[in-house]
Amino acid sequence: MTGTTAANTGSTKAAPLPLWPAPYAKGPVDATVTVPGSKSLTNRFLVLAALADGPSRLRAPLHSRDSALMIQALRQLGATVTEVPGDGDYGPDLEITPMDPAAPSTGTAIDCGLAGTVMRFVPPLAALRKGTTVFDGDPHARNRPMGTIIEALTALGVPVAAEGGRTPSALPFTVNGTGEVRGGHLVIDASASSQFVSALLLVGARFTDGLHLEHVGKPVPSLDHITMTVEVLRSVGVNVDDSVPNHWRVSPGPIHAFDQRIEQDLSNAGPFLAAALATQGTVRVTNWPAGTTQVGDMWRTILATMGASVTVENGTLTVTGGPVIKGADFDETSELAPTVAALCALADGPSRLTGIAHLRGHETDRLAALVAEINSLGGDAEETADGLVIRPAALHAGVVHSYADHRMATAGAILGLAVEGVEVEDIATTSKTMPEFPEMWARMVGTISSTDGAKN
Ligand SMILES: O=C(O)C1=C[C@@H](OP(=O)(O)O)[C@@H](O)[C@H](O)C1
Ligand SMILES: C=C(OP(=O)(O)O)C(=O)O
Repeated sequence: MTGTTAANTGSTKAAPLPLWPAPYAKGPVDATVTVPGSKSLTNRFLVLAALADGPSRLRAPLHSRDSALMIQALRQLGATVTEVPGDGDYGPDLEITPMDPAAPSTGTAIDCGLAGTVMRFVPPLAALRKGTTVFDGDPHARNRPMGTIIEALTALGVPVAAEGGRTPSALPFTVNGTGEVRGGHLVIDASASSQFVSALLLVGARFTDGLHLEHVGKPVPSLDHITMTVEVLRSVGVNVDDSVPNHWRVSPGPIHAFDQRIEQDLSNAGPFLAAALATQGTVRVTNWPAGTTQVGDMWRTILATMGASVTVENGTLTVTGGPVIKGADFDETSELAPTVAALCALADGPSRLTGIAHLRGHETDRLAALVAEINSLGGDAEETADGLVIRPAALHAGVVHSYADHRMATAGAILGLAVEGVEVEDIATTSKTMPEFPEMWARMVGTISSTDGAKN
């Protein structure tokens, strides 16, 4: 498990983490980037492969800490996951044979790391197996919202206990799998994370009576991620009715084995595209999907609103930064928000980000972390009830802490492109979803022509 800063855990002083001198751009970047596979798609298809009616193959999947944790968890639950040669630059493909729910297990201990997809998607799988499965993760994982999954499993007749038999509200806990879940109508409050809905929909077809999931409470965030879950389920033959808002009906039935190519991670394309704005340069991302459920497709509108020219031609997205970054208002940017906030801190006018209160339950409290780190560089950022206000200010050199959060680290890298002397703490934390980040970033900055001259 990786280290976290004291700010993350509220604990006593942690060992100092290495500082990475963020490359400063002395001119415009001019780069073409190919990003690794989508975390959200890889981990959804891995879960479905473990439940499928035969062996499946994932082509060009993500290889990162979050996918490795998912693979390890599925193996512990009895699935077989084997790396086989891939056909491109994305590393090995994966072949998966499903888990056997009938095979009992006792005391399997699953490490969720800091991966929301593992801590939310895997406990319902453990519920389908007979036996006990213990879940824990990184220190900060214990602060992430989990109560809804625990209550949902309990309501489904699957006991979940903490040490000493207490009822838990967070990690760590033990799922006492029954080997069979009846399902039916289940009411949850998914206002803290869309992953609660996705987690239950992914397994719903394997419940005896299927699942009618109903959300009651404040709005569910990150709805694009639920649309992704529904589309992925339909692609493997599961019948899902999402025609009524806040209700999802999954019919019981088989999950068909599949052979699936994973789209690249459009959220992780974000920091590279942001570099075009931060340096008034051009960044192209190849293989941009013509249609996708990934929230990262929003980059096309977000970056255009901030003054960039954005085109998609022959599957390549090209972003060219304008003379200034325009401040703007954005609602519900979900996991894109840290990258957007970094650009807002470099903008020439004020920006307001709304609809992201739930970011307080992400890898760290992202609203507090973004305000602290932008302001420590001389910026002017303020937390609101459901987001951030960021006003223009001259930034200076300093350290950006990453709080074990890959998107805080990449936000620091964006700031460092435009502000000389920025150091990012623990850049290796980008391995959560993109271990190649430091190398890819250096390659992108390396495209700056030596004749571009110094920026003002
Ligand atoms: O299901 C998914 O793959 C995700 C859903 C979202 O979670 P929240 O709804 O908690 O924001 C998103 O932020 C996260 O990065 C990935
Ligand atoms: C919120 C995120 O991750 P997780 O899947 O751990 O929730 C994220 O990647 O921005």
